[in-house]
Amino acid sequence: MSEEEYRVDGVQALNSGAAGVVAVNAADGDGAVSAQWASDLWQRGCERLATELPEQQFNTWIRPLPAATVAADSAGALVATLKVPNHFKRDWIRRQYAARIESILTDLAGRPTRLELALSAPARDVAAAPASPAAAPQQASLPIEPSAAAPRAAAAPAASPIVLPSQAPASAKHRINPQLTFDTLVPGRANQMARTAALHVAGAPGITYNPLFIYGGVGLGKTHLIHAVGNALLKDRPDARVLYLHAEQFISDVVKNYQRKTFDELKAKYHSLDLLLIDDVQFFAGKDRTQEEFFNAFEALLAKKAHIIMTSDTYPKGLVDIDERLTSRFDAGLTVAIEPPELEMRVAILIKKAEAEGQPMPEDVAFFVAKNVRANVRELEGALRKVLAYAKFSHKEISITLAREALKDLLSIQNRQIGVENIQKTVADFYKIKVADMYSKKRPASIARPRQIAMYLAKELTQKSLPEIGELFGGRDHTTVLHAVRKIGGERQKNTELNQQLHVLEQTLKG
Ligand SMILES: Nc1ncnc2c1ncn2[C@@H]1O[C@H](COP(=O)(O)OP(=O)(O)OP(=O)(O)O)[C@@H](O)[C@H]1O
Repeated sequence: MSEEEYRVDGVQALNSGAAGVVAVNAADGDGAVSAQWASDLWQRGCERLATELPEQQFNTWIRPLPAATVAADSAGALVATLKVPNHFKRDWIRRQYAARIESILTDLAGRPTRLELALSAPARDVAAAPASPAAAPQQASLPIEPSAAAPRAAAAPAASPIVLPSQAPASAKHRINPQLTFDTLVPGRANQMARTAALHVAGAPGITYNPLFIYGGVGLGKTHLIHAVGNALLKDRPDARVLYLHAEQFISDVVKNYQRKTFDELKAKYHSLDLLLIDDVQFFAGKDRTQEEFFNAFEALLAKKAHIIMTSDTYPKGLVDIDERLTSRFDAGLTVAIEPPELEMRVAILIKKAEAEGQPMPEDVAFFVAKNVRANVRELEGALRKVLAYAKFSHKEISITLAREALKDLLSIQNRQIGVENIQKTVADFYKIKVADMYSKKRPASIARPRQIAMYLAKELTQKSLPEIGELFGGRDHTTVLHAVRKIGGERQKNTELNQQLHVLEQTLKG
């Protein structure tokens, strides 16, 4: 990310180096835009996009985004900056929607409008400390949001009276949630490597796999796993200096110490640890000063054989706007992925969590829920909460009928949205081929493979039979569909990149 946003006196000022973008204020002279106008522009742009895009695409990719900030550059053109939560979404939106968004905004604004996509670093963006104290003096007075210091897990609002372990408060000193242990983490193929490595580190910290870098999609158990290491070490050595923190908290610490000119305190706090557990390091993107301080802490900890475990939404080389000297060090120990859990693991998670809540879930109900909720474990927990709460309040036994009733909304959304045509269009967009190629007889791998992926998803996500799917793919034989389903399903188990692509496609299709 080349640009950093600074909030100065309530006015968004976009500092974009070469583009020469200037601060924008309603009271500025010609060419300036007011914050209200900018927000309306984005709102109107979204309304138009909503009429053009399929509903589930709009709901998945556009609706969750915060409003773009709009600034005028020195040539009078507009620059709309949109914050996106991770590099994958950024690339996807750039490839799929950026051109259309630019053209809609240009049309609505009545002047050329360029779209910039920036990785979000939430409201704590203000914590982006400059590379050197002299570089940006206005940073010294930036406000810091107190919430930046609150652990995310603890800050998450409970969706129902049933409180699952990750929502329990963490210990203030270590910020380790005592309930996120290896015992409460269900093992499975999806987390096998990561769990084994984490157990190893917990047993002998500072020796091998240092640093340990764990990556994977949202809600798959990365945070849980690193808390488990912290808990295990503290059990063995209660005096060990362990600290869990989200990357945003480190950013916030850097800014605070920058303001107070107390970098020695920062060093004392981090450099003396035995185990540093740091979540979501992709949030360091574009934060030069934070990266510098993290680099220092990293080197100091490794030199004294303290252990570092990091998590991220992508592997080290996939991190954007993070200095290569850091990403290459991230990769120097062991890098492991956590994958979306397969059906049996989802069932095991449901059964274990229901048991822990004192409301055992019969296996057939767990299968029913797990088959219908596949995105990630956090969503699985959400579905579980609904079913348990429904049973509790209606004083009924947990059964498939009850689960179907409790998850009515979720199931109806799925049934309504996923059709083979939808799958063909989404997959074709993703792999940049024509939808017509889904039905064509063309055989080059660049077309045949996406077609096989679409067939696989059609079998996974719809109730259609193999012959019906074959028919919808240009009258192909059911054995061709079966071959595709087996091939992609088999490869998915071994090929992390394919698995992640399928995961994203599934999430897009489910909306
Ligand atoms: N294998 C598992 N067994 C039991 N619970 C799990 C497992 N994996 C994830 N969970 C639970 O799912 C929820 C989400 O997990 P967690 O917060 O660790 O995900 P994450 O990968 O860190 O997500 P994010 O990237 O969004 O921070 C937590 O409540 C966690 O306890």
